[in-house]
Parts: sequence; structure tokens; C-alpha cells
Amino acid sequence: MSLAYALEKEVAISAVLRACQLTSSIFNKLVKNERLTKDDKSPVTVGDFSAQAVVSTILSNAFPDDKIVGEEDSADLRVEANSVLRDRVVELANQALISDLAHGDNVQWGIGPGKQRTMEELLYAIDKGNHDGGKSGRMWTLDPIDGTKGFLRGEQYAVCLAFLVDSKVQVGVMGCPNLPVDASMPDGPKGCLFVAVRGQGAEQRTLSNSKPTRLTIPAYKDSEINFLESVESGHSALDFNARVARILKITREPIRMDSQAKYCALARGDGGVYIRMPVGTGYREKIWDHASGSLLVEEAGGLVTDSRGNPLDFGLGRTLGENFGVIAAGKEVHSKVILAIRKAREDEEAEKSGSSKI
Ligand SMILES: Nc1ncnc2c1ncn2[C@@H]1O[C@H](COP(=O)(O)O)[C@@H](OP(=O)(O)O)[C@H]1O
Ligand SMILES: [Mg+2]
Ligand SMILES: [Mg+2]
Ligand SMILES: [Mg+2]
Repeated sequence: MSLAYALEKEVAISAVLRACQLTSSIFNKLVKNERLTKDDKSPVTVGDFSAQAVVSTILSNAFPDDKIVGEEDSADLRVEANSVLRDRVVELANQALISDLAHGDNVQWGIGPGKQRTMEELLYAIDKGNHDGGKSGRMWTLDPIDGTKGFLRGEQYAVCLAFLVDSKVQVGVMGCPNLPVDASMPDGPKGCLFVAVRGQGAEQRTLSNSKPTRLTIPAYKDSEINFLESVESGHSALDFNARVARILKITREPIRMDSQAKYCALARGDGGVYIRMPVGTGYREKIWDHASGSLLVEEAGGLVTDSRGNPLDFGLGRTLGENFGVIAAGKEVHSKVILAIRKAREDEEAEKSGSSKI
């Protein structure tokens, strides 16, 4: 008897590996005009667009009726002023789609020599990611490059793909081309693939396809914890994180890295707590920034909630709705962090009202 979601897992791995090959091959060739600034002022590159085109094309061949919630859309590429960028996206996506079949690939997923697509087909594939999300049915969520700012700096980023049924994440696959295979050897080999299936555990392998190793979050003493947090102070309230660390008497420096690589690091025991506190702009977290990572951590024995201890709700649309921040950690540590956050908020409020009385 085959395990649940075996095909979804295989297809997701194949798609993420192809997208990782693409993104890592273009980094050194990326030139200045191969990026745009989106309406929310965030960057997007030819890598984000072409990786979304590739993954969406593969998913649409393997599972034609499935919905996809992807971060990017093709509107900016359809503008004539961006025609050079659009041509580059088409070229890169086709290079990735037609590359030879690797172990685990299947020609029926629309990949391999001779499988190039027209520009219109690839723009359409990108826009298949425009689904609004929701509570019921089969659905994928895709972040073709999570941590675009990290990607542009040559630091951490991740290609993230999750499969959900009735808004519950069942499969999560993340490729981290720049992540050291072993955190204790930061200059050693890089490039990791993380895979989780609900009820079947979490695992890591190298991007070049070594045997998987099973991941379990170890038990931590407070003195052994490093917070894992964003590099970007615009994405996470780093001062508030430091306040929480002081309450917990955590003395080790935080580890700052971009993208869902933080969930991956946590799952394999590099850190202890992923803390993401809102910066106060009313930003709503996106489902593609957390779906695959949260399953990986849960399958490694951890717990993922918002900063008030509420479960993340992936059934509300493209965002996590009212969820407020994200906390991921091993179960024991997690409950201590939630209490410390409550205390940190009370302290902050008391300081504010104290200073307003002066
Ligand atoms: N104000 C904000 N607060 C929280 N997250 C934000 C944000 N603005 C952008 N982001 C998200 O932060 C993600 C990167 O997270 P991190 O800081 O952990 O690397 C971005 O993903 P992309 O890079 O895929 O756009 C983006 O979705
Ligand atoms: Mg983005
Ligand atoms: Mg993202
Ligand atoms: Mg992204």
C-alpha cells in the first residue's frame, strides 16, 4: 500500500528541485534591470517569475484541477516597457522545463527535452497562482523565491511549495540552495531540500539528492537557545524580540536569516525558536510564507502558532487573516515563549503609560 500523498510529494520535490536549479544558476548572471519593485515596494526578479512559471506548469500537468495560490502574477510582465524582462523570464523558465529528466521526474509532468512553452503559456502558468485560497478542496501554495531580499544579497532564500486539503497543510517541500548542509560547517557544502508529509515525519536531503535524514527538534535548555529571526527589520519587530529574549534570560545572539530557511533551521536543531513579531503596520502574513515551513516544524515534533498561541489558519484566503505574528519552537519551549511575549507586551504597555505620565 502506498503512503498518503505519495504522488503529491514526488511532484512537489521534482518541481522544487527544477526551480532551485533555475534560481541558483541565475544568481551570478542577474543584472540590474532584471528586477522590478512591486506596488508594496518589495523587490521581484526574473527568478521569482520564472520559478513560479516552472512550478505552476509542472503542477498543472500533474494535477490539472488543483488550485494554486502563488505569490507572483504576470501583470507587470505584460507591460510593454518590461518586454526585455518578460523575454528573459520565458527563456529561463523554458531552460528549466526542458532540462533532462532526473531521478524521480516523470515526462507526464510536462518536463524534459522538447517541452518548451510559448510566452503566453508561461504567463498563463504564472497567473494560475491567482487563486483566492479558501477553506475547502485541494490547493497548492507557492512562494517561488521566499526571501527575495536575501536572494539579491546572495544570502538565504527558499523555494517553498505546500499542498493543502480543506485548508490543512499535508505536504511541504522547501529548497534552500544557499543553506549549509551542516550548520556547524558554514563554509562546507550548501544546498538542502526539506520535505514533510503530515503524519510521515520531516526530512532533509541535499539538493544533489543524497539519502534523506529524519529531523527532530532536540530538547533545549534556555541557555542553549538562539532566536531565529528576519534579517529585515521591516518584516519583524527585532527590538520586541530582544525584549522577549531578556525575559527568557536567553543570552545567545539571535541568528538572522531570510526566508522560511528559519523553519528549516529550527526543524534540524539550529536555533530553538523562530520568532516573527509584527512591526505594527497592519501587514497580514501570507499563507505561502508559512505553509510548508509550519508543517516541517510540526512533523519534527514542534508547535507553530501566532504570537497569542492561536493556530495558524490557512483557510481564510491568501493571508493568515487575524493571526498576529508567528512563533515556532519545540513544544516545551513554545509555551514559555508565548508567556514571555505576554509579559513583554505588559511591560511595554506599562513603560508607555509611565512615560506618558511624565
Ligand atoms: N511588513 C511585513 N511584515 C512581515 N512580513 C513581510 C512584510 N513585508 C513583506 N513581508 C514578507 O516577508 C517575507 C520574507 O520574510 P523574511 O523576513 O523572514 O525573510 C517576504 O517574502 P518574499 O521575499 O517571498 O516576498 C514577504 O512576504
Ligand atoms: Mg515577494
Ligand atoms: Mg515569501
Ligand atoms: Mg517570494
